[in-house]
Amino acid sequence: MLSLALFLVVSAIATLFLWDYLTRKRRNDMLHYMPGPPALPLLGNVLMYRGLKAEQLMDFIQKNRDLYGTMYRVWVLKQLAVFSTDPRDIEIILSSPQHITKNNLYELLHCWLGTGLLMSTGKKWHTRRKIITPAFHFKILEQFVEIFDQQSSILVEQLRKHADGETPINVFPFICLEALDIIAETSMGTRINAQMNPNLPYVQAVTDVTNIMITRFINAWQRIEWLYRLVKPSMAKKQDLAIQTLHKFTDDIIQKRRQALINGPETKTQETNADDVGQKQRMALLDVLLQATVNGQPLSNEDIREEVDTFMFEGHDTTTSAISFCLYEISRDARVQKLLLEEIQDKLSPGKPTTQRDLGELKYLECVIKESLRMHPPVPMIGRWFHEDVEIRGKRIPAGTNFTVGIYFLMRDPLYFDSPNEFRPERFLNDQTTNPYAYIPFSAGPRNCIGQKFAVLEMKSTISKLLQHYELLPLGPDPLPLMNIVLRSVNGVHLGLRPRKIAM
Ligand code: HEM
Repeated sequence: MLSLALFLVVSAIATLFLWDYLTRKRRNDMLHYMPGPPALPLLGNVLMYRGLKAEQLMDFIQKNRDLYGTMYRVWVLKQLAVFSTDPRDIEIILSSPQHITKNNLYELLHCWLGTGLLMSTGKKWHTRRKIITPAFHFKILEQFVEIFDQQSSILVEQLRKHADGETPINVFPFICLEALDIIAETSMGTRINAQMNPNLPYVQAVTDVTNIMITRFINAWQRIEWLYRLVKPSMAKKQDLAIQTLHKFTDDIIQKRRQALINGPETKTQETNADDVGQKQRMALLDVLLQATVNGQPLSNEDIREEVDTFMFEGHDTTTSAISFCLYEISRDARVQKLLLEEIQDKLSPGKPTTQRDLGELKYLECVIKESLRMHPPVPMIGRWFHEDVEIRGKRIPAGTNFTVGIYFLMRDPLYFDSPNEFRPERFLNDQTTNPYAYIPFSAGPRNCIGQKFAVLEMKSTISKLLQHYELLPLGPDPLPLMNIVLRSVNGVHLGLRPRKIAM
C-alpha cells in the first residue's frame, strides 16, 4: 500500500517536471544563445527576487544588466521575460506596427482602466488612437494652459505655510493633488478641487487604488488575482470599493455631459457649471470622445469611461513623478536654478496669464525637463507581448515572450550619455543624443505617449510658477527611486522653499 502511494507521488512529481520541461522546451531551445541567470525547473528565477526590498530593485536590475548584458532572459515561473536596453534592438520593436500588444506589466490596472488606449491592442487600439489623437491638438492644449496656470497658483498657496526656508517638504503629495485637479478638469471638464479637499471620496479612491497597485506591483505574488483575494481579502475589498467609486464618478459625468451635448450649449453651460462659478466652457477630452463615431455609431458610455479613466491614471501619476523629481534636481543645483530664473524673468510677464506660446519660449526649462526625465523617467519600464517568433538583429526570440524595455537603464547608459549620473541640462541644448531610441521617456513609435505635449506644458507651467514665487533649497534626504508602474521614491521627494522677496 505504502509503496503504491510512494509510486503515485513520485510519478506525479515526475509528470510535473516533464510537463514543465516540455512546455518550456521550444522557448529554451530557441534562446540557448541568450545569457540569463540559471533557472530552476518549475520556479525559474523567482528565488532571486526573494527578500528583495522595493528600494533595492533598481540596483538589482542594474547588476543583472552589468552581468548579462543589454539583452538577457529571466524565467518567472513559466513566464519568459526578455529584458532589453540596447536602443538598436528597442527601435526594431517600438517602431514596428506589428508589435503593439502590451505585456503583463499593467495587467493590475485592468480592473480600473479596462481596455482603454493604454491597454488595448489590434483593431480596437487603432480605432481609438485615431479618435483620441485630435483631442491633443494644440488648439485644445491652448485652453488647457489656463487650467495649468490656475491650478499652479493654487499649489503656490498650498505650499506657502511650509515655505519657511528651513523645513524640508515632501512635495510629492502636493504635486499629486495639483496633477489630479488638472487632469480631472482637462479630461472631464469638471473641477474636483483635490488640492483644497484631499479627502473627497473620488480623490481618496484614486489615492487608494494607486497605493494598492504599487504594493501589488512590488510583491509579485499579489499580482495573481485569486491568490490576492484569498490572502488579502480586506485589501481586495478596499480596492473593489475604490474602483466602484471611481467608475461611478466617471459614469455620472459622462451621462451629464452627454445629456448637455444633446440639450445644446445653453443647458450645457448651466449643467456643467452648477458647482463652479466662473468656470469657463472648454472642450474637455471627454467631449471629443462624446462627439466621435465609429462606423457612424457614437461610442458607448462604457467605451468612453475606459478612456477617461485611462487619462485620469496615465495623466496624473506620471506628471506628479516628473514634476517632483525635476523640482528636486533644480533645488540641488544653484547654477541651473539661476539660469532658469533669468529665463523666466525674461520671457514671462508678471501678473499676465501665461499662454502656450510663452511656455514655448522657455527653452532652457525645456532642457532641464528633458534632463530630469532622462534621469528619472516616470515610466521606467514598458513592455510588449510577442504573439509570434520575432527576430531582432539576428537574435531570434520565441512567441510567448514578455519583451521588457528598461527605459530607466537605457537612459543612464554611458555609451549614449556622458557622465550619465550627472544632471546636465546643457546636453539637450543642441540635442546631441547619438541614437534617438536611447532617449525615450515617452516611448516611441506608434504607441508612444499621446499626452506628451500636454505633459511638457503642464510641467513647464507648474515649475515656472513655483520658481516665480519660491527659491528651491537643497533640504531633506535624497530620493530613493522605487521601480514601479510609475517611478516613485521610497522616502518621498524633498526640498525646501523660501518665498522670493518680490514675487514676479
Ligand atoms: C511626464 C509625463 C508622462 C510620461 C513620462 C509618459 C510616458 C508614457 C509612456 C512611456 C507611454 C508608453 C507606455 C507603453 O508603451 O506601455 C505612455 C503612453 C500613454 N500615455 Fe503617457 N506619459 C506622460 C503623461 C501623460 C499624460 C499627461 C497623458 C494624458 C493626458 C498620457 C496619456 C497616455 C496614454 C493614453 C498612453 C497610451 C497610448 C497608446 O498606447 O496609444 N500620458 N506614456
